[in-house]
Amino acid sequence: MGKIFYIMGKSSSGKDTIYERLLEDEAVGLRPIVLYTTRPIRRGEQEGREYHFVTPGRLEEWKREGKIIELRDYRTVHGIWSYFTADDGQIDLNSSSYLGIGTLESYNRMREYFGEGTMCPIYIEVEDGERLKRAIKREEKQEEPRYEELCRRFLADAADFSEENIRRAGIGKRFRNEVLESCLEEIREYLYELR
Ligand SMILES: Nc1ncnc2c1ncn2[C@@H]1O[C@H](COP(=O)(O)OP(=O)(O)OP(=O)(O)O)[C@@H](O)[C@H]1O
Repeated sequence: MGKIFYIMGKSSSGKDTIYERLLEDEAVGLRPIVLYTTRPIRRGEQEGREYHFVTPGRLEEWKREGKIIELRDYRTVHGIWSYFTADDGQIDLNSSSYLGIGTLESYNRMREYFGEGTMCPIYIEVEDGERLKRAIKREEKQEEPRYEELCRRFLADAADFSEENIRRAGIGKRFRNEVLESCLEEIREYLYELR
């Protein structure tokens, strides 16, 4: 049976960067779980790569059809943005292992849905000051930088990823993303151990 490796961490800890690097590595051999979101697409993002970008109407339709595995709503300064995993037929554990990105909350839901033995957490950490600098640098490159939203998320992360919540999700191992290449190497070792 395949496994689902699930990347988590606070905003700007490097989840997307690590996700992309692991996926493009053929020796790692993981398939993507592409999440859905109702937030607007950012510059440099591509439909179906970082996320599937859908309208709130589409989300409501899938809710009615019972296709939502896990869903998180964020009350942002631009309205509610939803991120969710949909049972859209993309996950077949008989033939593949997968790589996904999410929150502690969505990880817990995925564990309930797919079972404890299937889910393998990859928790990424970066020192807060460094993480904030990376977040600002990334935001500056946007056509319309959303600094208020950046601050809101930074503060919300402190509560969402409290030590208590990390412990409750059963996460022991953590990967520090100071130097990207070393962090990736450590994750690769962990992947080979568990597969
Ligand atoms: N080890 C690293 N050293 C320096 N910069 C990094 C490192 N890892 C990632 N970055 C940069 O930090 C920024 C945030 O990374 P990324 O977008 O991957 O984070 P994220 O966790 O996916 O964030 P979010 O949850 O907010 O989408 C990006 O501009 C990325 O290029």
